[in-house]
Amino acid sequence: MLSLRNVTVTYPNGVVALRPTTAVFERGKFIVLLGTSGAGKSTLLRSLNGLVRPTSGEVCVEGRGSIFSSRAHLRAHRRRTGMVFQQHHLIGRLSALDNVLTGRLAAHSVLRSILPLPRADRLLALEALDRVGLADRALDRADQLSGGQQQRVGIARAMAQKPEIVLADEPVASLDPATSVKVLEDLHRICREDGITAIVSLHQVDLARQFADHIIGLAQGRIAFEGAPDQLGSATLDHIYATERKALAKAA
Ligand SMILES: Nc1ncnc2c1ncn2[C@@H]1O[C@H](COP(=O)(O)OP(=O)(O)OP(=O)(O)O)[C@@H](O)[C@H]1O
Repeated sequence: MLSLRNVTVTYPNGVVALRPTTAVFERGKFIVLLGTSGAGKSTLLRSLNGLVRPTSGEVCVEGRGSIFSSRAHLRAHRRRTGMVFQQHHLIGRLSALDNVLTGRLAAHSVLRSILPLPRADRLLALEALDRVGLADRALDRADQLSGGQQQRVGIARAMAQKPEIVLADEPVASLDPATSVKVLEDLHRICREDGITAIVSLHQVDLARQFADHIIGLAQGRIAFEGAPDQLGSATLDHIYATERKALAKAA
């Protein structure tokens, strides 16, 4: 179980991205963060693996305490936490397999990772590609794959890390609706099968309803809703998306 305790984030330019936020992310659940652009979803996600350092408050793992208690602790937490990004962050000229193998680098010492990775790592990477239906494209260059396939490689790379937690920051924002569903189905199935806790930010309410065990709605750096998908009513959605509606109305 991962938790935020009274976490706030103020960026150096003075923007308050997260106001005092307390939340618990239950082990093995698929948790979706909803909210308009600028609501604080990325900031919250990134504070969960220390890519953003909270200005105050704690990020804790059950039985292990604060992820910031020491450098070694933070490194170990990051090894156990896979990330999936909106723009995949793949290296286009490398094969799908080599991109997935980069997910294994953190498991080795810096010195060891300069050498070719062991056969066991290659097998693990191939298995990760197989789980997203791309074993037959393993040797293709990443930039020759479609957007949906590239995002699957991104998922396979996170899975090759053998994570306990996966943080996915708008993983389907650049994909068409049908591909978005298929990519989320893969992510959801693998997390379920492996008991991985997934925390996924999305813009699409229908996808959140379809996949989430638990939804957290953010508005202006605060949690505006927390609950099961069937508790997310239209009044709550109005509240979460009020800022965006106001901005659209102003622009019209
Ligand atoms: N590195 C940064 N430095 C300064 N301000 C930032 C930084 N990153 C984000 N912000 C600001 O913090 C607020 C929250 O941003 P954040 O990216 O967390 O929101 P979001 O909900 O993920 O938005 P989006 O859906 O557009 O990605 C915004 O006002 C944003 O401009």
